[in-house]
Amino acid sequence: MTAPQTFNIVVLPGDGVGPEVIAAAQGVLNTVGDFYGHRFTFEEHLIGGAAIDATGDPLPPETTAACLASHGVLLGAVGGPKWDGGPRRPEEGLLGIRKAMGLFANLRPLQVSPVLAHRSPLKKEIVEGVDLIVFRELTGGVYFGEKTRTADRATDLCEYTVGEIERVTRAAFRTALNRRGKVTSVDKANVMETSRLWREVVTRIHAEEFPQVQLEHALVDSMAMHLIRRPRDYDVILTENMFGDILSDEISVLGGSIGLLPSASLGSSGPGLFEPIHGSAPDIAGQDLANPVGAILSAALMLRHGLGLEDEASSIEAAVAAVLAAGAVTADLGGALGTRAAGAAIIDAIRAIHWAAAHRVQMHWG
Ligand SMILES: NC(=O)c1ccc[n+]([C@@H]2O[C@H](COP(=O)([O-])OP(=O)(O)OC[C@H]3O[C@@H](n4cnc5c(N)ncnc54)[C@H](O)[C@@H]3O)[C@@H](O)[C@H]2O)c1
Ligand SMILES: CC(C)[C@H](C(=O)O)[C@@H](O)C(=O)O
Ligand SMILES: [Mg+2]
Repeated sequence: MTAPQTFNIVVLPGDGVGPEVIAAAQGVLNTVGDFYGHRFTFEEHLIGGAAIDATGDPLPPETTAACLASHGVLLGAVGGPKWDGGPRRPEEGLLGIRKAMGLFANLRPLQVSPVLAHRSPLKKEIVEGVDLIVFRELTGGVYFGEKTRTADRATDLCEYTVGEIERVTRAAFRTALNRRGKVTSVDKANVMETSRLWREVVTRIHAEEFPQVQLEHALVDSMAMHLIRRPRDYDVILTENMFGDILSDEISVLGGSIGLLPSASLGSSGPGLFEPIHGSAPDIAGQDLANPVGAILSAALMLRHGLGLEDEASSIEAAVAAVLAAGAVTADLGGALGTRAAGAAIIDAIRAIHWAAAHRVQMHWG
């Protein structure tokens, strides 16, 4: 257990369901802090549509400065129809903060327990036991290439440098060494020049630095199919920015809901940014319907990858697993709980797990 510390966390609730799920994650962090003696101070800043409304800028300079000076950043979501067609887009704020913080590796893990397999729209025997992690390159590719627009023509440049590919590739291989030792690199090398460079670099880094890891290459179109047909075959999935965005939403279906998936965005130094993979969900925003688990598990990833608090992170994950097993879930998973009640159930589970540990009692859930 780590000695008690104080951590300055920047929270960027953003838009739509963002503030709802971030409130739940803050409640969980406060509870974990109480048990382990840590203090989390939360400094709230504007991003996305909320920032456009208040300042005209989706990423005000104060937000960037606060994030860079923090121990970690917890983000809800940005975007929504309110800002469609406007002069500034909320998503610019998200892309801007990722770039400004140098967050080139976006980790999106998914484990499908028997309980989640039961709730998945896919067959239980296909998804039960899935344990994979997507390494999505986050600050390059078509997202950040030059864009042009005339009345009858638009372009988005897709660009990657060797250095950009190397750093995320190394991060993925290092993670594979501590898992099942397999990396699947996903590209579109039959069509795209950036993908051919991607494949060459990944192949070289593998041969020179990580020959003990099993490497396979896959084309993104058939990979989208394999992920639904035989997802248990995959361990670490390494891919570029846009393919990773699309495949990770697809993968979320294996576990039953996009509301479950967390992510960690990391650079080579400095604080990380932690956010659920889902968006602002305008269709359910403001109704206490959003699943807070993705945001709460993102807080756990912040404790593990950002603050070095492994026991504390594991205690959140154990509580989430217990609550899912007990069926205390939101409507997206077929349950009756609202966002606040689902967050409160996870807080209760953390308390129960600590009480049981203190009294050496075995807990039985479900
Ligand atoms: N990281 C981010 O901030 C982020 C990510 C994705 C999309 N967006 C933005 O969000 C807006 C809406 O995008 P979208 O509708 O394509 O994707 P979305 O992820 O917001 O929603 C897709 C579907 O999943 C559901 N959903 C999402 N999160 C949920 C949760 N926590 N619990 C239960 N159900 C949930 C929604 O209700 C919706 O039906 C867009 O403006 C988009 O740019 C932001
Ligand atoms: C909102 C959008 C810019 C963002 C992305 O494409 O990276 C989102 O879809 C995500 O997955 O975080
Ligand atoms: Mg996305």
